Amino acid sequence: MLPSPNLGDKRVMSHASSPPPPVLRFAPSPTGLLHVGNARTALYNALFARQWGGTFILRYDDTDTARSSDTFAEAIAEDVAWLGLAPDRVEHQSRRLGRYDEAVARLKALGRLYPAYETEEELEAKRQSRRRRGLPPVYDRAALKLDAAARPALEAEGRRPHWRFRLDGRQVVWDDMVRGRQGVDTATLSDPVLVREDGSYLYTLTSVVDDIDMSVTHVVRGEDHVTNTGVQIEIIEALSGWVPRFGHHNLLVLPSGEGLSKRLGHLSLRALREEGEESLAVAALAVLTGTSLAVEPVASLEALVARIDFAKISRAPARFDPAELSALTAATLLHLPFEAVANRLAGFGVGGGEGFWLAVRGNLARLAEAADWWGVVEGPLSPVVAPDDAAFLAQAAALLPEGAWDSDVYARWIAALKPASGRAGRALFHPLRLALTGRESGPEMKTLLPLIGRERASARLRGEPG
Ligand SMILES: Nc1ncnc2c1ncn2[C@@H]1O[C@H](COP(=O)(O)OP(=O)(O)OP(=O)(O)O)[C@@H](O)[C@H]1O
Repeated sequence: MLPSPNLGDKRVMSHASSPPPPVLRFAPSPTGLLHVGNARTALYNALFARQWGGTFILRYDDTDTARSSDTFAEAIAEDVAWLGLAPDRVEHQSRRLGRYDEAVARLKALGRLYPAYETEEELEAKRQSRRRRGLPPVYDRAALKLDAAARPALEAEGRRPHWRFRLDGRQVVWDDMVRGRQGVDTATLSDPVLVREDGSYLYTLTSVVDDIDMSVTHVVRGEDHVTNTGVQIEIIEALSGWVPRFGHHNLLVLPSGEGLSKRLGHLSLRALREEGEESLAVAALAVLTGTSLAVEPVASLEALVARIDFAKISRAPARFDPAELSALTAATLLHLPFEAVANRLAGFGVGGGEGFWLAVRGNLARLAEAADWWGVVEGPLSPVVAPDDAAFLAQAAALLPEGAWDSDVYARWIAALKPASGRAGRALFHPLRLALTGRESGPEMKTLLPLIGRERASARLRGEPG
C-alpha cells in the first residue's frame, strides 16, 4: 500500500478516495560532484515516484551562494541523467527567495522567529561554559530575554541580528518509512537559525517552504537528517496544516568505513563514469546494498523500481565497495540487450550489430572493451602461429567451409578438421584461437568465426595479417 501522508494535504485528499500520486524530490546542494550516497537518495526518490506514478522533482539547494556553483549544478543534471532519471520538474532555491521572505514574515508574525545578536565567538564561549558545567551545549535563549531597549542598543553597536526559530521543546514523533516510529525531543536542541546576519536563508527553512509549496508528499533522505526532521516538522506545522511522510535511509560509506563527502569528491558518479562503470551497475549497487535484498545485476531501471521497498533498508551504514561495483558492471553488461548499448557501441566505432554484441558481451569488464574485440573481428591483426602448428593451421585453412557462413559454420569446420588432423581438445582448439584472434582466450569461436569471415580467417590461419 502506498505510504500516505501523515495528516494529508487537504487540497489533494479532499476529493481522493485512493492516495494521491506521490510527489518526491531530490535536493542536492550544488557544492561538489554527486557521490554514490547522493545517488542512493536520488534513486530511492525517483524510483519510488515511478513505482506509484508520481512526480520526481530535482531541486537545487543553492541558497549558499558562496559554495554553490552553476558548474556543479550542470554536473548534477548530467549525473542524474546518466543514472537514467528524468526529473518531472527542476527547481532552484536561489530563484525562490520571495517565497522565503513571505515565510519569514509569517513566522515573525506568529512569534516563532526571534532576533539574536551573539557573534560566533560569543556562542562558542557559551557552549564551552555549558560543557564545563556538564550541560548540553544548546543555545540558552538569552536573546528571547532582551527587552525593547536592548535590541536598538545592540544594533547601534553595529550588530546585525540572525533569526532563530523558537522550538516548542517537545517530543516530535513521526512514523518513518524506513526506521519506524521516530522521536526527536526538540527541548534538547538549540533553536535553529533560519536567517543569517546577512539576511540569507538556511536550508532548514528553505527546504520546508519548498516542500510545502511543491506539495511534496514523501521526504526520503539520508539518516544524517533525522534530527533535522524533528525541527522541520515543527516549522512545517507552524506554516502549514499538514506534514509529509518522512523516510531516512542508511548512509553509504567508503570500504574503510569513512563517510562520503561531496566536497571531498569521494566516489563521485563522474569518476565512476570515466572509469567505465555502467550506470545500471552503479544504480543497482547504490539501491540494493545495505538492504535485505540480494545485490544482483539488472537490465533496466524498471527492474529496480520493482525492488524499491523502504522496509527492506538496513539500519547500519553500508559499505560501497568499488571492487564489487566493477564485478557488477561486468555482470550487468552480460545482461544488456543490444538496443541498450547500440548507440554507445556506434560511438566507439563498433559495428557488427546484435550478433557481435551477443558474442562479446560475456567477455567485457567495461563496454569500451567491445572496441578491442571489434578490432579482432575486423583486423588487420597479426595472427599468432607457433612453428609446430603451421602445417595444422594450413590444413585448417584448406578445410574452411564453402557456402554460407552462418551460425553453425564453426561446427561444420571442426567436424571436418578433427578427423582430418587427428587432433582433439586443446591441441585442436588453442592454435585455432591464437591464429584467428591473436589471443589466448575470449568469446566463443563459434560466434566469432562468422563475424571474422572466410577471407580474414583464411589469411590468419596461413600466418598472414588479416
Ligand atoms: N553517504 C551518503 N549515503 C546516502 N545518502 C547520502 C549520503 N550523503 C548524503 N546523502 C544524501 O544526499 C542528499 C543530498 O545531500 P547533500 O547535497 O547535502 O550532500 P552531502 O553529500 O551530504 O553534502 P556535502 O558533502 O556537500 O555536505 C541528502 O538527502 C543526503 O541525506
